[in-house]
Amino acid sequence: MVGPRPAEAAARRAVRSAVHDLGPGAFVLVACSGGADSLALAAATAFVASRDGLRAGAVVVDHGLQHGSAEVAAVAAAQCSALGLDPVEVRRVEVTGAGGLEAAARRARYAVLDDVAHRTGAAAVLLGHTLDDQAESVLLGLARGSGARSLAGMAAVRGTYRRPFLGLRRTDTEDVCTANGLAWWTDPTNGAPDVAPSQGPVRSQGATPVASAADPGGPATLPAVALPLRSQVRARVLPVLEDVLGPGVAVTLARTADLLREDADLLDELAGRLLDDARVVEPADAGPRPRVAPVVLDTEVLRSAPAALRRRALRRAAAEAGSPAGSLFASHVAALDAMITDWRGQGPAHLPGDLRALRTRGRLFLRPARTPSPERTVPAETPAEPAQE
Ligand SMILES: Nc1ncnc2c1ncn2[C@@H]1O[C@H](COP(=O)(O)OP(=O)(O)OP(=O)(O)O)[C@@H](O)[C@H]1O
Repeated sequence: MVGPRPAEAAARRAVRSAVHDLGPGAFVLVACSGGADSLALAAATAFVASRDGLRAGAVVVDHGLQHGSAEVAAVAAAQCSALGLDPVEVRRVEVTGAGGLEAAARRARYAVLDDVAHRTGAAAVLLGHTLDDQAESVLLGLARGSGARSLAGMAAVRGTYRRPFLGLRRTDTEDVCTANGLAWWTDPTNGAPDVAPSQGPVRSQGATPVASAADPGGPATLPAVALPLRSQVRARVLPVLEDVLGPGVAVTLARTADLLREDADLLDELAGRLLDDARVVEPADAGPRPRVAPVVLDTEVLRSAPAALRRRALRRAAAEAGSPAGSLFASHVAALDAMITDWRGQGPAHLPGDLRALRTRGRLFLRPARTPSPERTVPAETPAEPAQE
């Protein structure tokens, strides 16, 4: 009897190791787009579940953003069912909201995944991100200039989410699909060469496209610059890097992510402790309770801490006070930091989320801009702070 191909064996090993801690009969959910990565994940998970006494289902999210997306979702769901996953759910979402289409689609997708996981009692939700996706994340983080955490890429485990394939290449997942006779969907916005996005879904492995053209006149191929940023990194940047630096560059970028994740985890933990040490608990005042409690910090505790921890602690403090996730730029953190390390009596710093940071009498107050000035809430006996320290 012929054994599994190396890629298939590696995929099964990866899934087995990602779910090894789950008890017998546990339910795992595969998030399947119909692309090669998540179809391979569905196949490997179905195999492992049947051997290891787990139950496995799938959820396919139809973002409704491309012509024929409902059919793509229906085909993916049928493939998951044929692999033995049960139940398999297709959910159509409304992609709206701030931050661009990609971010809105991601938000809607994870909301559905959370919801289905909750409802089905899934012990884990498996995602098909590969080493190539990880390398792209590192490059995007590098270009954003936003520090070790964003260079650390995606974690293998985050809450109920698990990414068994972070050690596999995209070519491996395509191999797995081929070995299982699975025709996968190629997202035209991923930058596949010679694919016209409005021509509807494209299936690899010789399968017939499942939808007709949105524009029967035959649209031109999407120019690379019109692709989402991640797709441009995939289609244009990584090939150049591999050409110049060698074919192992994706592997070394992914290794960079692994190393930096360990560092970032440690720094985050230490910064959390610093924030706890610096936190001043204010006596409750008589007025109406603010929507988000102000964060009050002892500037001296922060000043004596290393910059790497202090800046992280300030970033966390701003988030805690109400700055929306992802809205805080390096310049905001630098302004906060200057109020600690370069105090010249400067005025308040304005932060995203309509927050204001104000220093007075050895304390840094982070609070909504429209709350009363902290001077009135600081006990009178607190010694006045000189403008220069
Ligand atoms: N529409 C969707 N429905 C369900 N899960 C999805 C959907 N889109 C993405 N996912 C999950 O998120 C993972 C990452 O998706 P993304 O589109 O970023 O990468 P990808 O490399 O193109 O993956 P794939 O080849 O599986 O589409 C997928 O492997 C899958 O597990």
